Amino acid sequence: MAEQRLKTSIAILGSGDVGATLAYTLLQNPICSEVILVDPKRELLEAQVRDLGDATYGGRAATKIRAGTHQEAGQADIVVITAGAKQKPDESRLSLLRRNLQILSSIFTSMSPISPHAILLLVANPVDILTYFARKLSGLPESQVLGTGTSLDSARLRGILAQKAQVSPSSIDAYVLGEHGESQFVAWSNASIGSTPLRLALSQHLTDEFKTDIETHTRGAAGAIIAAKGCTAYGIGNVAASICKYILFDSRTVRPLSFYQTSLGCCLSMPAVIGRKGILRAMPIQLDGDEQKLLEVCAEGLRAVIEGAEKELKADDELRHALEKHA
Ligand SMILES: NC(=O)c1ccc[n+]([C@@H]2O[C@H](COP(=O)([O-])OP(=O)(O)OC[C@H]3O[C@@H](n4cnc5c(N)ncnc54)[C@H](O)[C@@H]3O)[C@@H](O)[C@H]2O)c1
Repeated sequence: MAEQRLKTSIAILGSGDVGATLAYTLLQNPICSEVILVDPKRELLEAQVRDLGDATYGGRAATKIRAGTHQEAGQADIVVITAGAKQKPDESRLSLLRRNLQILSSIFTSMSPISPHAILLLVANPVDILTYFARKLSGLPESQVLGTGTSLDSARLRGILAQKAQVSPSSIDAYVLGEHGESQFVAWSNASIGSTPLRLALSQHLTDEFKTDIETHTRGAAGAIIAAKGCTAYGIGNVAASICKYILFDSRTVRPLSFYQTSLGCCLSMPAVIGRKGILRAMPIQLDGDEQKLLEVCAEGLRAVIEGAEKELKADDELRHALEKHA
């Protein structure tokens, strides 16, 4: 029993490109006793576990990897959801969303009863919408359900600004906020290098054209990588592993994460303090007038998708019941 309490585990649902890369990152930078991979594709799952296991025999492996069931995953300290269907050619976003919601709903049914202490980290797309529905389907407190949101986009932003300013990315404080998708925006008014506002630190460069170029890059980076290699995995693997560390180490780090915004009626990314109990609190941010408008437009778009999905779900008895269970 004592040993049981000392164990820390991270369950990863989905052993595809993102799930396996996250598992590899967690094995290379150990923060928990065990990583449990879950996937209905048994052959793929076993192969991933064996391949990942081979990376742990070098002598410094503190973390074990194994295949598990949804039921076991539901008892983990952190449950990371990378499980999702890929978009078919010509498939609408709503139809993809419906398929991913069916997967999400079946995951919660299979994990039930989920540990009341579990922290859910959504990675699968559309991450803000799935985070919204995971809140409802899991029955967990709002603070324990979060999505990676724009943390990857923000990491890309830090990388570009660091190159431009010739400083370490860790000295850049700049966030992409809103949707992990088309309507995201950069909170330029709050960006700084060290304690110097970006408008002073990069005064020569900070033209509208420069900002638009950067926004286009952070918004489109994933599409370009997917077009060339079929997925993005390393960046998100690293970002998700860092978020797991902030949670397990109760580090109270501030990051832009997707979580429920009461005043906006949807999940989207805003700065939050993250620790052992998930989202500990929102970190207030003062946006300028234009950014505030962009945030509202972004929330409006997400609410419209949620409303569309909710209408569709009413026609699907199983999903409707799953959603009503914790209403
Ligand atoms: N949020 C981000 O910044 C970000 C970045 C990259 C990718 N993603 C998203 O992550 C998701 C995964 O991407 P990928 O490239 O790994 O896809 P993938 O198709 O390689 O892997 C998905 C895996 O999920 C599995 N799965 C399906 N149903 C399941 C269930 N009920 N339980 C457990 N596993 C199940 C599938 O069998 C598959 O192996 C996608 O939705 C992708 O868009 C998000």
